[in-house]
Amino acid sequence: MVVLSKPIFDLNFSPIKPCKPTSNVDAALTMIPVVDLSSHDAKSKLLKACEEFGFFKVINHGVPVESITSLESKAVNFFSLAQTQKDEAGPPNPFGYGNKSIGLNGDVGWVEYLLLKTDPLFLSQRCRAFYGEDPLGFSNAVNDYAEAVKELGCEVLELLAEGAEMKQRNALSRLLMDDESDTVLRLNHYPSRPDVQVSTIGGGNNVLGFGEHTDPQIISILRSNSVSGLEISLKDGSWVAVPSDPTSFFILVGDSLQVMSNGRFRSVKHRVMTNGLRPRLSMIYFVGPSLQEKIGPMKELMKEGEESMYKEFTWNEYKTAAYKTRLGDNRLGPFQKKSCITNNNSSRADNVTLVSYN
Ligand SMILES: C=C1C[C@]23C[C@@]1(O)CC[C@H]2[C@@]12CC[C@H](O)[C@@](C)(C(=O)O1)[C@H]2[C@@H]3C(=O)O
Ligand SMILES: O=C(O)CCC(=O)C(=O)O
Ligand SMILES: [Fe+2]
Repeated sequence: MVVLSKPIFDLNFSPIKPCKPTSNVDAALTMIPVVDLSSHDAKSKLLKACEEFGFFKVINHGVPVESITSLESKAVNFFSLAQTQKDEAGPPNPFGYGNKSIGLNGDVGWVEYLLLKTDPLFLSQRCRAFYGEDPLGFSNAVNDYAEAVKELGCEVLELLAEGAEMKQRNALSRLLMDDESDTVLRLNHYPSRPDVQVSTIGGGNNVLGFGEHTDPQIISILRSNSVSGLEISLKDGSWVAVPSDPTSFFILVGDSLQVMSNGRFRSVKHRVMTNGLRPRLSMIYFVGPSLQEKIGPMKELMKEGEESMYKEFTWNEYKTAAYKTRLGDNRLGPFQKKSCITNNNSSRADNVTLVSYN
C-alpha cells in the first residue's frame, strides 16, 4: 500500500498554502473504472463511473495513434524552445502560452502550457503565430487531434445518454456537435524537478504541478505521456494517484455535467504532482457548450419528484464567474439553490466542498 503524503509547493515561486492531508491506496489500478468502448456493457459502466468517480479510463477509443503522437511531438518541440521564444506566444489572455501562473487570480504551479481554441479561424491565425518553426504543421496537428478527440467525446456522451436512458441519444452530445461549442485544448508540460528529492518509487516528489480543482466544462478528455502525476479525489475526500497510460484516454466529469445531472454525476476534483525524474506532458480537450447554451438540471437525468439543486445559467455566465475564481474554489456555490446548500447528508453534494485557498 502506498500512502500519498501531503503535497508541497515550491518555495521559489509560491507561498505555502494549506492543502488537505492526503491518504490513499495503490489499489488505483483496480479501482479506476476502465470502459472498453467496443464492449456491450460500455454504457452501463460509463454511467456508473460518472456517478461514483466522475472519472474513468477509456480503451478502444478509436483515436488514431498518429494524431496523438504527431501533436505530442509538436508539443515537446514547442516546450523545448528557448524561454524567450515561448514567451512570444504568451501571455494566455485567455489563449496562448503560460508559465507557472495559472489563470488570472494568483494560482501557480510547476507547469507551462499552451491554451488553444480549435476552430478554423483560430487555427489559421493565432495558433500558427504561436509556433515559430512549422506553424502550418502545428495547426494541422492540433486540428487532426481535436477532430479525432471530438468524435471520442461524442461517442462517450452518447453512451452516457443511452446508459441514463435519455430519450435522445444526442441529448448530451449535441452540445459538443454544436458549431458554436466552446471547446478548448490545453497542452501541459510539467518539467521534471531533479533538484527536489524523489520521495516515491515512480519518481513523484510532491511538488504541485497543478493545484486541486474541478473543470468547469461538461467533460474533459485527457491523454498524457507515460509519466504519472494526476491524482483524483474520491467521494470520501481521499486522493488516488492515477497510473499513467499513454495508450488510453481519461474522461473527467466537469461542473456543467454535474449540474445537468443535478449532482448525480460527480465533477471530479483532481490535481497534478510533478515527477522528480521525468517531465509529464498532457493534452486535455475541454468540452464546453456554446456560450448562450442554458445549463441546468435535466429532468431526464433526475428521479421523479427530485428537487433541483442548481439555478439555471448560461455557459457564458458560468464561465465568466469561474474565471474570476481561484483554482480550488467551490465555483458552483453561487449557483446552488439556497434550500439545497445545507442538505449535506446527500452523497450528491459530497464533492461540493467549501474549501478555498484565500
Ligand atoms: C484559476 C483558474 C484557471 C482556470 C480559470 C480559473 O480562474 C478557474 C478554472 C481554471 C480552469 C480549470 C480547467 C481548465 O484547465 C481551464 C482552462 C478552465 O477552463 O478552467 C482552467 C482555467 C485557466 O487555466 O485559465
Ligand atoms: O495535466 C493533467 O493531467 C491535468 C491538468 C488539468 O487538470 C487541467 O489542465 O485542467
Ligand atoms: Fe483540470
